[in-house]
Amino acid sequence: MRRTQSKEQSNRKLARLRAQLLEPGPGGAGTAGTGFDVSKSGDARIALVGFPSVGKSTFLSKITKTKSEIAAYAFTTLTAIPGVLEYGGAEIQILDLPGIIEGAAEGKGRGRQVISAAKTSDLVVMILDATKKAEQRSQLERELYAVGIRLNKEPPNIYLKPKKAGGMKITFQTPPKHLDEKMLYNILRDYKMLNCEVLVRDENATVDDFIDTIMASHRKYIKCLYVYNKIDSISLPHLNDLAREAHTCVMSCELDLGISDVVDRCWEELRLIRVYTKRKGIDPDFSEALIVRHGSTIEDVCDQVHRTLKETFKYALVWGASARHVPQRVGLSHVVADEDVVSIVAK
Ligand SMILES: Nc1nc2c(ncn2[C@@H]2O[C@H](COP(=O)(O)OP(=O)(O)OP(=O)(O)O)[C@@H](O)[C@H]2O)c(=O)[nH]1
Ligand SMILES: [K+]
Ligand SMILES: [Mg+2]
Repeated sequence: MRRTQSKEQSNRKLARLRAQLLEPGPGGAGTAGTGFDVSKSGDARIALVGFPSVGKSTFLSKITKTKSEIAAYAFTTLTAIPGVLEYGGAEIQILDLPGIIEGAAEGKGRGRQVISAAKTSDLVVMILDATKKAEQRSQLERELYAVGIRLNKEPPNIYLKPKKAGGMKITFQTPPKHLDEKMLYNILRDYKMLNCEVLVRDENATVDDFIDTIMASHRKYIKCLYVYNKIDSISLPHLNDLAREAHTCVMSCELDLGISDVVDRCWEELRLIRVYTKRKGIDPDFSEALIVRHGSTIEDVCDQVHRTLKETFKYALVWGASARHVPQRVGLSHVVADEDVVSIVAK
């Protein structure tokens, strides 16, 4: 008797939580843009974003040791569930998130919170259901766009500097295709930027690009990998069409198809670099990599090893893709490549 009651209670609690995901709660729509309370860990963070029941939790459970609840009904996942993906010595945090629905950006459900969590990631993996209609992708993109997330896009090539006085000074480096001086004056006036200097370097820049430049502190440029799950349930021609889309992978968590390809693609998109350090006369330790961002130099590698290492730095020896010959003797500004072996020689 007691057990039934408590089960009923917990069912009620779950029902309440699910309702909160769909409707704005007290304090509602305007608030709660702060994401979930999961601290960042590892070398990078990937957010799994998608409509309910596309297989986000199934995917997390496949690629990490974390088990996130999986079920056929919508809103099985009620909060952010972190897992760790180990890849060639790197640790990547994977955030399984509740499903989002249309209107999420305006605060419908916990949509805002989910999207805020996505905004903190280094890569958005958008999980899509291959059996659902094509609009799902643009619907989700619209939700992320509305909160300032720009997917697979570089920041606009427009220089904007606020000034104390002197009015607006607008210059186009090349004749613009979609803008003119009057338009920019009007937009700047709307945003109360009456004194500033503007240089538009990109002839293809649009009004949206210009507004993104003004709003730069509220914009986040993040890479996105689109992953169609459930390909076990679609026709081969349809599968071929999906697989050909840009920035796209296909998989079936159910049949264990394509999962490792998705993981490899995630790694490529993150553009992290593994550097193995080597002491003189000893073989490098390939079980422990230093992880640095794309474009990092020997100086960044030194900083990862120890805060003060570069003060005693004399030169480094590099073996691997970034070396012109092996080993190449290099200075602090040498740019490293994935899987380089580096030996740092101190004074
Ligand atoms: N046919 C098929 N079903 C799958 C596949 N992957 C997951 N599913 C099923 O899809 C349903 C939803 O999976 P979940 O992992 O709970 O989906 P989710 O995106 O985490 O859902 P929410 O947390 O509710 O947003 C479950 O019944 C899974 O068994 C797949 O590759 N093929
Ligand atoms: K589900
Ligand atoms: Mg889930």
